[in-house]
Amino acid sequence: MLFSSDALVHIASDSKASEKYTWLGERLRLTFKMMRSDSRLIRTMCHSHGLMQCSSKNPQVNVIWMGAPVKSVKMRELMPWQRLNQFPRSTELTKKDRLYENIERSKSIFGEAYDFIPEFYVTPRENQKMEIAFDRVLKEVTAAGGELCFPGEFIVKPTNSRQGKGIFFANSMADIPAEGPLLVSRYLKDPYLVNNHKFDLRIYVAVTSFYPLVAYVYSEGLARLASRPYDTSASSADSNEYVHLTNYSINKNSTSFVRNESMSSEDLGHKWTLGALLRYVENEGKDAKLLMLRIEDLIVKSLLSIQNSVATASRTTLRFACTNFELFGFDVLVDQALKPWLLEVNLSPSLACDAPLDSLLKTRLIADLLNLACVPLLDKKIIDSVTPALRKSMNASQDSETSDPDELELDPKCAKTLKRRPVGLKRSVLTKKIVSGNTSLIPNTEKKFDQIVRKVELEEGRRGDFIRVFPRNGTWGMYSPVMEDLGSDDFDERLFAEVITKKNMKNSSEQIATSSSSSSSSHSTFSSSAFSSMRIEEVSDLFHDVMMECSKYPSLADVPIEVREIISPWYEEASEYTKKITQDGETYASKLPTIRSTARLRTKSCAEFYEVRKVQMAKKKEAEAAAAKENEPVVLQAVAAKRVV
Ligand SMILES: Nc1ncnc2c1ncn2[C@@H]1O[C@H](COP(=O)(O)OP(=O)(O)OP(=O)(O)O)[C@@H](O)[C@H]1O
Repeated sequence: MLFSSDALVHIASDSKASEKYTWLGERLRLTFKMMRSDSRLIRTMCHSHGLMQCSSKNPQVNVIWMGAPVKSVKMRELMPWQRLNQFPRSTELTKKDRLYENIERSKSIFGEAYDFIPEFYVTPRENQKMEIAFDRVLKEVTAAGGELCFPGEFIVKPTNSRQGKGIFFANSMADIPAEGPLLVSRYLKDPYLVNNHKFDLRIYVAVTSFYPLVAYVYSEGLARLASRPYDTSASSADSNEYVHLTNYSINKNSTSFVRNESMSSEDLGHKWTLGALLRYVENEGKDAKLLMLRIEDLIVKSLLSIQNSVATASRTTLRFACTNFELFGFDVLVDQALKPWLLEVNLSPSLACDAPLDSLLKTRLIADLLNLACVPLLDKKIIDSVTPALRKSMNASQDSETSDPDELELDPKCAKTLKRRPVGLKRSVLTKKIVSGNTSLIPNTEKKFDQIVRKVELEEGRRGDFIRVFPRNGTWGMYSPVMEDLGSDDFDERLFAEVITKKNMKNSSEQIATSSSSSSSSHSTFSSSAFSSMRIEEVSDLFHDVMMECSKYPSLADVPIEVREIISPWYEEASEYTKKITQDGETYASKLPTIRSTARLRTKSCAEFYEVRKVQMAKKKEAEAAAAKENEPVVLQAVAAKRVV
């Protein structure tokens, strides 16, 4: 299935243009469901492509969108044609304390290559260590003749809260409450400023496989600016939160907050596009593309730090390859030296579209993400007829490692249904696999790997504005020294060989064939002349030094030639991040469209659920209105009394 943000332009009207996008989903009766999420964008995108919404209890569904962690028993039930926006144990990345602990663990194994999170402690279990840290910081500051930073040397966050809730600052143990868990991290007091305002970046990252790791960074993102100028002097009269926190959810309440209501400008107010921010950085004479390479590097390393956990969980939880994908929101703070620091990773990054820029960016993001997920085009009739055999096979494989496909009882209607050719799938493939029963229905590890290789190749043509950051030219050489050994499968190395080395070999033999005089490609993996004098491990060490030491290597020109040769193609690709997302003269919708009622396809149970909810909402509104009416005279009296005073 191919998703397009253009589909949203037509979904409000009952026109031929809207049918162009909806007919296929409707014909194949594709479905989606949303659990613990009510994202309007996801719903609009699916309805715009003719997908029918079904209730959260319905197991026969094509796309499942979860807004909270999914239990592993539910993941075990996934069918090969289903797509779920989550991997098992990805909370290792999205729970603040677990993220920091995982990266710290990698740092203890691989050293400074993982130096991109601020020093941190988790209360109450690290209270002792934290007390020592408070004393150390005080001594350091007084020895340097300075004063403790205002509003605090440490920033404290509840480990499971969001949107800046419950954040405060601390300078000593007395500031830390007994109840936890809290993440206490060193406050990065020298942020890079934009027009004297602090900002952080929201970078969208899609993962389509954890082992082997396949990760993409979206070329469009957001920069969120604090609504008041940055100031670390205690005399500042400004409210701390509007100066030191950059969350949109907090700053939108500030009287100084300026909304970007314009589509003509990407750098207006306190929410900019990533591209606008990078162009600002470039105008200041800094290397914004190298900054993006460093951000890509910290993203890859964060994912690698949890690869072992996710791979272990996936082995027992996921029966089929390619059923899962995930979108993460990485929050990154950039300091004066242009070093990016990872603050946190969001499990379900906000898809709210409350400004025109959000609508434009996020609709494209979700269309591209669903394209990466590669939702198969299978008729519901085929799914219904194949499901019993597959379920049986799944239950059988639970009892024994190798299921015997010959013992499978196939639905007698199955063969008949398969005569109808499903769109996008060759009949011969289905017949061979399911009707003849001579192939196991549950793929073994090797088959799963082959399927992943095929899907990664397919993703190349479907990635839209996503940039694949792992694997790509040079990544195996650079990252294998800082990757954990995940066993004898060697999937990461083999995937690299399949999709990068083979492609390079094919390209170079084509080049030789077409032009004998052509010079050797700078994109080739290890063909660089620089490697003759340096071992690949040494180049890798140097690469990680370049990624971490921003003052030492402020621009590409300062990067040693051995590393520069490897990262030059990545650097070129990073131009994608700096481009404008709007085009002069184009008009863009300022908000999401209202889906016309005939396109709001819902199963009966789902429609009933929404009916009940509508009544509940109406009742709630009535109750609120009644309560407001009751309070009205009191408020008016209070206002009147104030006026008199
Ligand atoms: N170590 C730090 N140094 C400097 N500023 C920080 C630090 N940690 C957090 N901040 C600031 O506080 C804000 C909120 O932090 P964080 O994103 O970790 O919290 P959150 O409540 O989970 O927010 P979100 O809504 O993104 O989930 C950040 O956007 C950043 O501006």
